[in-house]
Amino acid sequence: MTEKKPGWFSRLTQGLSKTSQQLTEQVTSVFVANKTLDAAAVEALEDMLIESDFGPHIAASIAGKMAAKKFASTDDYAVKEALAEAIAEELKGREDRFDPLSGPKPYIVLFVGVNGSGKTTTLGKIAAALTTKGAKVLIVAGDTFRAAAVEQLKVWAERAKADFMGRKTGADAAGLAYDATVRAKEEGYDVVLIDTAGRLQNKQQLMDELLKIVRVIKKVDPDAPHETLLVLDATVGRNALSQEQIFGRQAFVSGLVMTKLDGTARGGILVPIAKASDAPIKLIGVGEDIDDLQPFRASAFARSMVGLEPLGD
Ligand SMILES: Nc1nc2c(ncn2[C@@H]2O[C@H](COP(=O)(O)OP(=O)(O)OP(=O)(O)O)[C@@H](O)[C@H]2O)c(=O)[nH]1
Repeated sequence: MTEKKPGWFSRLTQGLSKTSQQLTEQVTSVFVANKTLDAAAVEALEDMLIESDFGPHIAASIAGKMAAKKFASTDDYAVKEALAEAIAEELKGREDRFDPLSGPKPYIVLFVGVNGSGKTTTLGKIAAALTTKGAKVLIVAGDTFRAAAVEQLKVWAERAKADFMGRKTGADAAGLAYDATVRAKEEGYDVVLIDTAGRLQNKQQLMDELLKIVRVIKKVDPDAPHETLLVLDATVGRNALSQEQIFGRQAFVSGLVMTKLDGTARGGILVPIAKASDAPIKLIGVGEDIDDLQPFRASAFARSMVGLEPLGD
């Protein structure tokens, strides 16, 4: 959400430092000056990429591109730049902007994802960024099953100076989403941010509940929700990939948010998820601060992943 400003780049590079340390320390050591890689070196490179959770296909693709290159010296910078380019190529077309203030009003955003993925925090950070810009924001506590989730969201609403709507524990989440959408229309809200449950008795019930929420919102505004963000936690590695498949299969997800990239040395996981998903990546979380929720830009991300400062754009 944060606009580009001094420090934006370094937060990203800092946030991805666990991944870049693990990745580049090893990768640069594979290359020999003025020589392309031999088969054993390519395999070693593939293994390093797999260790960072790029997955076997993407690791092979990146290693293949790197194998064809000769570097005049094993100068770290040139190798890192080439690696960043290869990573960015994998992410081509997989980025998109999240810009609720340029859409219709009220702009309805649904947050989905399993508990603990960073849904509530992401919603709170977005609310804060929007109210700072002068937007009138309504936060809706659609995870009506857990009192703690409602309380956490209320705190975020106060902090962000956004309005808040919740119900008692066990209340119908779809009914709440409906009332919130009606209220937002009547009272001229710019953006409505709706949290949802991350866990019910079983997956089917969870999906049914989400689909019901979408259905009732459409009764008020057929074009809504304007955005459904699936929040995924990078630290759970390959599990995030299966979560994307479970939620993504329902086809109502319009964008992905990958959180906690600062908490893992295996940030490569974003790449197979981006490639597997029908929805683009819109935001990434690289820390706990409000400024650590950033728009996803493939090139900046790829450079930070190898420890280079992103280029200006
Ligand atoms: N380091 C780091 N922590 C994050 C990031 N995003 C979220 N968190 C933390 O992850 C934890 C879980 O986030 P929540 O927002 O509570 O997750 P949730 O998906 O809403 O989970 P429930 O509230 O349990 O449903 C919190 O301690 C957040 O501060 C991030 O990008 N980096």
